[in-house]
Parts: sequence; C-alpha cells; structure tokens
Amino acid sequence: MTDQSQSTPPAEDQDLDAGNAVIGVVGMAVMGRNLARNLARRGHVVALYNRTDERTDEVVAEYGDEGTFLPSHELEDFVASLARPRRVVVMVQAGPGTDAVIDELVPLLDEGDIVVDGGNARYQDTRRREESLREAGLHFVGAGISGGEVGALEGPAIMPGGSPEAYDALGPILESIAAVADGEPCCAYLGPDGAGHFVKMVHNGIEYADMQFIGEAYHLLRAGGLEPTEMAEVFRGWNEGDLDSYLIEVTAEVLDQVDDRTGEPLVDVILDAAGQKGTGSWTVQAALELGVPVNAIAEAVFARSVSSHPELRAAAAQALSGPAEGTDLPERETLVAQVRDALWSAKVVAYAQGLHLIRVASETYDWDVDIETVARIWRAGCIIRARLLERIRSEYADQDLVTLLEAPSVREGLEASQDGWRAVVGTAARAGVPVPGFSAALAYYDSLRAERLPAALVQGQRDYFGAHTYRRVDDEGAFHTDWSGDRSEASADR
Ligand SMILES: NC(=O)C1=CN([C@@H]2O[C@H](COP(=O)(O)OP(=O)(O)OC[C@H]3O[C@@H](n4cnc5c(N)ncnc54)[C@H](OP(=O)(O)O)[C@@H]3O)[C@@H](O)[C@H]2O)C=CC1
Ligand SMILES: O=C(CO)[C@H](O)[C@H](O)COP(=O)(O)O
Repeated sequence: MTDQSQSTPPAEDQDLDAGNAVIGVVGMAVMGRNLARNLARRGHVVALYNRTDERTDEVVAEYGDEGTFLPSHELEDFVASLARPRRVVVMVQAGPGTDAVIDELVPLLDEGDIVVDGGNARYQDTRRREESLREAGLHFVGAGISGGEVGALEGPAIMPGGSPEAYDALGPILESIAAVADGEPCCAYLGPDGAGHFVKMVHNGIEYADMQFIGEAYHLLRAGGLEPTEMAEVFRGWNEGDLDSYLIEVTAEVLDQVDDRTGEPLVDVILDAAGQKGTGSWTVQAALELGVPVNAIAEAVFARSVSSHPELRAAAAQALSGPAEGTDLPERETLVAQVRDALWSAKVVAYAQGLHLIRVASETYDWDVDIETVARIWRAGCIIRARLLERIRSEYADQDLVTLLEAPSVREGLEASQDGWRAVVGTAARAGVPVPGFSAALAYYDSLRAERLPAALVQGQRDYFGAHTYRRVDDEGAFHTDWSGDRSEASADR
C-alpha cells in the first residue's frame, strides 16, 4: 500500500500578524476537530469555533497541548483572531447547516477572504455558494475531504475546487496536512467552483461500488462454505497483491471480529440493512443528468436500498423460490480464485465509470479536471485508496484515454481475469446468490466491447410507437418509417 504518513516540515506561518491564526475551523464535531488538530500538529496556529461552546472547550481541554489553538465562543471573535486573508474551513453538517454558517460568516469577512467548505456538499450547492461569495468579493473553495475521522487527523485526501488564486493562498496549508503517496501530497487543485466536490462525490460513488463488490465476494465465499475467519485470511492474502486496498484491509478486520455478547462472528449479528447518507445516490443522479453510464455504481446504491426494505424482503422471501437443490459452487480454491478475478475486474469497471463521469462533468462545466491528478490524490488518505490507483495514474500520465478500460495494463488484467469473472456471475446466477455489482460491471464491459447493441431495435420500436425517428448505418440524417401506412421510409430532416 502507498505511504500514509504526512510530509514532514511543519508549515511556517510567517505571513501571520503576531498572535493571529493562519486558518480557522468552524465545526468541532469529529471531522472538524480532527482537522483542526492535524493543522495544529503541523505547526499552524488554528482558530476554533463551534455553534455549541462545549464542543470547542472540549477540544481545547483534551488536545490543547498538541499545538496552538485560538478558541472563540463568538463568531465575531473567531473572525477577528484570523490573519488576512482570512482562511475559514467550514466543517459542519452538509446542506442547511453549511448554509447557516456561511450566511453568518459572510458579513464578517472582507474582500479576498477565503471560505472553504470541507463537508460532503452537493456540487450544485457548491456552484451556487461559489457564485454568491464571488459576487460578494470572497473566495469559496469546495473541498472534498476523505479519510473519515482518522484520516482527518493523520492525513486525509483533499479534493479542492475554487479559484486558482484561492488555492495559491490555501493550497500549501492543505497540502501540509494531507496524506502522502510516493512523496506527493494527496491534495491538488482540481478546477473551479464545484470541481472538488464533484470529484469527492464520485470518490464516494466508487466507494459504494467497491464495498458492494467486496460484499458480493463475501456472500459467495460464505455460500461456498468459508467461515468469516477463513475469509479474513483470504482477504488478507488478496491484500498482498493487486487488490491491495484500505477497504480490503478493513474487511479482513471486520470478518475477524468476534461479538462479545454471543461469541459469534460480529458480521453474523450485524443487521443486514446498509445505511447511506446520500453521496452514492448523488453520483448516480449526476450520471443520469449528464447521460453517463455508471450501472455498477448504481447497482451498489440500489443494493443498499434493497437491503434496507425488510417488508419487501420478508414478503418476497415467503413467496419466491430459489434454484433447484444441488446447484453446487466450485471447490474452495477455484471459487476463491474466480471471486478474486471478479472483484478486481469489477473494481476496474467502477473506476472506469467514475472517471468517465468526472471527464464528462469537467467538459460540461469547463472545469478542466486532470484525471491523472485525481488518481494521484486518491492513492493515499482516502477510503478508496488502493494499489490500483498508481496503475491508473500512470496510464493517464502516458496517454489521453477515452476510457480506463482501453489502457494497456488494464486491458491485460481484464484479459487475464475475465474468465473467472464470467464464471462467478454464471455460478452465482445458478446458485441464486445475488451479485448485482459483479454482473452490472460485466454487462458494462460486454456492452462497451460489443460490435452491435440491441439499441437498433429500441430505435425501431421508438419510431414505431412515437415517430421518434432513427439514423441509418449507411446514410446521413434521420429517418421515419410509415409504420401504420405503407411502411415506406422517408427522411425526417425537415
Ligand atoms: N464523519 C465522517 O466520517 C465524514 C464526514 N464528512 C463530512 O464532514 C462534515 C462534518 O462531518 P462530522 O464531523 O461528522 O459532523 P456532522 O455532520 O455530524 O455535523 C455536526 C457539526 O455541524 C454543526 N452544525 C450543524 N448544524 C449547524 C448549524 N445550523 N449552524 C452551525 N453549526 C451547525 C454542529 O454544531 P453543534 O455542535 O452546535 O451541533 C457540529 O459541529 C459533513 O459535511 C460530513 O458529510 C466527510 C468525510 C467523512
Ligand atoms: O465521505 C465519506 C468517506 O469518504 C464517508 O465515509 C461517507 O459519508 C460514508 O457514506 P455513507 O454513510 O453514505 O456510506
């Protein structure tokens, strides 16, 4: 795995007015407090504010010796404690919480000051906020931050979007607290307005897909007779190779955990209903709006949704039968090898879909997001950090790719693993084990490589019932067949 440690030299806050903080954090819940501690540990003087004073006091009482904090109970005092240009990181509940803080902050700030939203904001909200603050003479930076509670403290991946001038004033500070991969900080300027939050949103969409694929691997191995501790060993083994990633590492830990109350594997007593806060479905919504196929990511979102409908599952479990008895899964060694292949291939597809979505959004909104940079800053600190990302980075560094799937080393990997992947999807279907992620990813792969798709027939149907017209393979323009008349074809370009 890539290096998770941070770059060493603590930042020098030389541009400070004596006693003032170089940066301030609003929001002292888990993410905000850990980000503030990370900043302080790196040598930055950090101003602190939280709506509820107790949280601010708690941070100072518990962690005050980790660096220099300037706490305030009033937002006005917080702003006054900041050096200019003021840099304020808002790390509060996404949505109305963020708007409320921004509304309070703006009248207290001066031209050129920088407001950073480090929460999981919708990129459309970021676009709106950026425009409104720009009109008020302020900079607004939408910065996605990934790595959870521990990452925020020890080095997250940071995905900032906003004006280049704002990044000039802020970037060195953010880069000093970010995770490091191969000596490079996992933080880089991504583009204007919503670019950073869009990239973070897609990061989370890929996170959903990756977690779903791992879940499907677990489900198949369980159906094949492996106990959770045996599976933990399998996942640890995978983590030594191409599948090396934070999520595989976490999976082995969860599978090994024994429940104190029952003595059973913890995974067996956790209710099988997955929660979601929204970023996965935002990714799919954005993909639908931009017309980008992300079916594997979408299946991961829907799989969480299916899991969380107990009434639907109970009714169907009563009513529906499974495959005939005796549908055997392959013996253990073969099953493990095939599932590994499916996991790797599907993961590549999820990245391909997510990166395609970023590319289209970047073209649509004129962000000029560099995909190599995205892969570079995802290599450490964030939840989807994985060995694969270095391969993706280097492929995008070498050439301009329409899709990740055409990259030479990715093609080779898929070539080597597709038989196992196909076997898993077929076996799972016959055995009645749901693998929506693996099969959606395979359908995407086969759809992209197909010479002809059934879309031709769909176009014929659309023209039949709605005169929606179609194009021909051998002529320019649009055509319509007179389906209810003599069935002659006429040009529809008029
Ligand atoms: N938790 C995680 O692992 C991750 C979270 N994020 C994102 O980071 C952000 C912060 O997350 P987290 O630390 O979990 O905190 P929460 O999302 O739980 O938000 C709690 C914080 O928001 C403040 N807040 C809520 N509403 C308002 C308001 N109207 N006015 C002022 N302050 C308000 C709270 O203040 P008070 O104490 O007064 O209630 C508290 O400081 C969120 O956007 C989240 O999506 C991103 C990556 C990972
Ligand atoms: O942003 C994150 C990591 O990058 C969070 O872990 C994410 O919010 C988790 O999402 P969900 O609760 O929907 O699974």
